[in-house]
Amino acid sequence: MKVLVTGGAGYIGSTICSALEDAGHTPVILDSLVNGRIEFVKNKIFYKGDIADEKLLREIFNEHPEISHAIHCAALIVVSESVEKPYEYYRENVSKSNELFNNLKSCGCNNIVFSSSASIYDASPNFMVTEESPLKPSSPYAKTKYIMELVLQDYCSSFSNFRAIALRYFNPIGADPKMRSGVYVKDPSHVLGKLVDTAIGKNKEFHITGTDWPTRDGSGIRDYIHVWDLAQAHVKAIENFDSAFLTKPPKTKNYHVINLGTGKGVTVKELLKEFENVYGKEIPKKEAPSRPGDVAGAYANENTALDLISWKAELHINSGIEDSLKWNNIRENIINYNSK
Ligand SMILES: O=c1ccn([C@@H]2O[C@H](COP(=O)(O)OP(=O)(O)O[C@H]3O[C@H](CO)[C@H](O)[C@H](O)[C@H]3O)[C@@H](O)[C@H]2O)c(=O)[nH]1
Repeated sequence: MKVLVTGGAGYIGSTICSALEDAGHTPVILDSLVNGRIEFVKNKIFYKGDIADEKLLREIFNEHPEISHAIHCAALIVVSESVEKPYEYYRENVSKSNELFNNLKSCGCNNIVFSSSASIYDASPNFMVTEESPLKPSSPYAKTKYIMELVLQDYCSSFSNFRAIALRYFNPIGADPKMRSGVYVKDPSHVLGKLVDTAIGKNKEFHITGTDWPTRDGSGIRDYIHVWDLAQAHVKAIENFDSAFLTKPPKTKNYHVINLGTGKGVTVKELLKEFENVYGKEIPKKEAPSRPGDVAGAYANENTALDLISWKAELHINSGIEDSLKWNNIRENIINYNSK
């Protein structure tokens, strides 16, 4: 199948493109390269441009009329930045996504897979969330994802052929196991990036940010999913797109929501222990206050993914840690940071 992937030069998008290719499909990438990396789109069908550029989208569909599905990953994704720059987040993630969906419809592409986020869930007493759990997006970033889920629901209700699957990502870790792509930000703020940077001596010590959450050890809980597993879920979502709507009629017309997690909650202290085991050494650490806007966290009930798209996460958290460390060792051979 030929699939349009917006944001296909990003960390998750590029891994999805590799997984699509490995499964015999052809990704057609649309990415502005504002954040994405040119190195990740080498030898792939690639269009540099804005997701809201109607002329460019028409050109893509004229040149690739066989495109049957679109995976929409392109977005601004940093929670703390979204608090400082709400205008930019609503413009990029909401206004432009709305244009994209409308233009996709005009181009005859009515099958959408949308990158949503687990950050839209409300706190749950036992930390496990199903797709029906209450939502409470708090940051502008989370709100943009929630708004686009609502927009998609309305498109699916109003336009008879239009169908969408929103995939709510939990916390991706690791890199492409074949080392074609991985996290490329130089100073990552996410927990595994901080652990790697401490292990290699770039940071003096690792801060456990938040130790009085109502979790089993007081540290924040998350569902860490290997980015390769996450990418496989997109392949399955495309391959099983029709059957997902046939096997189980959606609660909202032509619109499904699926959690993408492992079904296992891991606290920061547990992750730290796993990291030290894989790395083979203790790393310097200190307890610290929680970060502004931080939450206790959540993990996925992952049953819907198996029911609808026959997907289940397979890789252990240790593989995610190993691949993050491996990628960190080689990434400067792949990414030319001097070019941007
Ligand atoms: O140096 C650190 C960094 C994080 N943490 C803790 O590790 C857990 C996970 O933190 P992350 O920043 O890795 O993940 P979040 O779920 O908080 O946020 C992530 O997911 C969000 C969407 O859900 C956004 O995409 C955001 O940019 C991304 O970092 C939290 O309990 C956090 O307090 C530490 O203990 N020390």
